[in-house]
Amino acid sequence: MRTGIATVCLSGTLKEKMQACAIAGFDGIEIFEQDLVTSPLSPEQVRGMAADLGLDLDLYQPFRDFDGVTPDLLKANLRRAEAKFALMSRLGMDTILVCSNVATATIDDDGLRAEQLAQLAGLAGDHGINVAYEALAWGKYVNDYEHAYRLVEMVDHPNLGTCLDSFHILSRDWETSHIEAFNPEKIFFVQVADAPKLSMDVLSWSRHYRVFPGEGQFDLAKFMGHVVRAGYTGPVSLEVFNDVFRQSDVERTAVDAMRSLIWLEEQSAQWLAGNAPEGTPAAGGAHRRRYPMELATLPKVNEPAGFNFAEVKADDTAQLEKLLGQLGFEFEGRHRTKDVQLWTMGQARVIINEQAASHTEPSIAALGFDVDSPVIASARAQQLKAPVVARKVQADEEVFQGISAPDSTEIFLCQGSPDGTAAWTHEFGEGLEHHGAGTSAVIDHVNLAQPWQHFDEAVLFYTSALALEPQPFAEVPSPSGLVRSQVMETTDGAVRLVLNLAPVQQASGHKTYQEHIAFAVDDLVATARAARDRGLDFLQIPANYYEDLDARFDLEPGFLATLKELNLLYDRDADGEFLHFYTATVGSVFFEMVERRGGYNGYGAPNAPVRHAVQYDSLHP
Ligand SMILES: O=C(O)c1ccc(O)c(O)c1
Ligand SMILES: [Mg+2]
Repeated sequence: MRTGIATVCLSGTLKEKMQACAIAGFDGIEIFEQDLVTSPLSPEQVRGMAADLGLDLDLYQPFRDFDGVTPDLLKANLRRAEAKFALMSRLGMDTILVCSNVATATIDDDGLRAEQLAQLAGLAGDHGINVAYEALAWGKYVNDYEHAYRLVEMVDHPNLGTCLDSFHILSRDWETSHIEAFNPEKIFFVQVADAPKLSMDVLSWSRHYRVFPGEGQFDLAKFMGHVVRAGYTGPVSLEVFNDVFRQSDVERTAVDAMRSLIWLEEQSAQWLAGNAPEGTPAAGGAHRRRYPMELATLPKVNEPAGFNFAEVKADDTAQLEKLLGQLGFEFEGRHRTKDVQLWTMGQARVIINEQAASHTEPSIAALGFDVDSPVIASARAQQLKAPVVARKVQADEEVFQGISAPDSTEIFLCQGSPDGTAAWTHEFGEGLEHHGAGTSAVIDHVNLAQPWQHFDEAVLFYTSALALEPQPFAEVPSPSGLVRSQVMETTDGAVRLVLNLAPVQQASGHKTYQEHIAFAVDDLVATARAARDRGLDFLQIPANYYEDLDARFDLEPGFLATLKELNLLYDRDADGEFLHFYTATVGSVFFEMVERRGGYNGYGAPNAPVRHAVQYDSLHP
């Protein structure tokens, strides 16, 4: 698959954008007119720079408001077009995108539109230029990709084809399978963008909220499957208008973008393998159909089977040790060669990393995931451009395959074992007696605060590299703003990761972002009692909360009193019940203990605003 990206996706100048695209490995780019008009580079210099960088200049765009106009306007539009064709020949470019008219069209007549597009195609042909006509979702008369294609067929000129843009098609819920019937010679260009499903006017949605494939909710693998089956072989180019990407680090965004196409390519191949057209042999087997567009695949990974460990770091680890001890964790000793401690409760393993550097506030440093094959999972992550984490290992120590997540959390791909134990624990506590069993507990979920500019990137990272499934995001009200919260989980719920977009730092200088590790136990009330007896500093829940709880759930008075006495939170749905409590925060970390009853599968979402408010209060006494 030939990869492309529109310069409008990125921050910076045209030169910076082009360099970042080359570093990320794109085959070609779409030049957005604005980027050229505002550039000090001459068209010839842009052409030379693209050649040096190994970038094809695939598409010049946009050319607006051409069709369906009065004769006077048509004349002016043709003149405008000719100037652009001349410019394109200086750039060495041969394809221009013409969007359906949103502003100046006054005549709704396909015959007239076809006639005007035929004149444009003729003029383009004289200059050796191809016109790719795209239906914008908010086009005045043409806003449906099949309508645009019908016009292309009516005109039937070798220099006129269509541009398919997944956003304009999927935002309107148009059926995508009809693409398969298109003549591939008439598909001049394909643009891909994902988006969260929002209910708002489609223009604003398109101009501000597009995201890279895998970061939204569109079924792009299916869209691409139909494009591939149509026989299209040209570039698949990202065109993502997004307020965050346009102000983020350009090289980093370009890598995120490239990752999305590598992933989409694999997903498209999988969609094709799983959706053989009727009357053809089942796909995947020896008769796998070949299409003109070659789709590369990736090393395959299944969902992780569970968390292997979580690692917190601090220069002063005393508070972390105290919290874990009070929660009922056992100290299993120090590592033979490294400055790290192991604490366990059942199969929940927490490593405390004693940082040599001072002023390291306690924070979550790393997460280990149980995978079928660490080597294969690592190969996949690296092909998806995840940075590798170097970890010192000595002889006889387990070698961990590590990658760095967008927020710099280190992700380790560990060899899972059927009984949930981890071989590396023997590297800890030499000479110490291991207590083993005790309470049964596992890591239930981990909640990571994401910097605002890396949130979407993180969703794609965990989706593509770790095979976690993003759930629709929620917004949690907190005193410092709305916290966007996105659950990423495995189908069996064995791994649950919650990404929180922390509100922008307050001027007060207080660290507002907090993240946590949650452990699931069998008997939360007993765990809370024991923790209280050891002197644990619980997050204090306001009395108002318990009144509201009673109003909503009509709880048995003795049970309600227990919840209140122990600062426990409660939730219930059709599947079961959820009990949980939080510790006070040290640095940016706190812990949560949960008990899931029945098939409860959530996270106590109605309680999240209470937690945020109490934590805010404790930071703003
Ligand atoms: O928002 C727009 O105007 C616009 C312009 C060009 C495109 O290719 C597109 O998809 C949208
Ligand atoms: Mg487009």
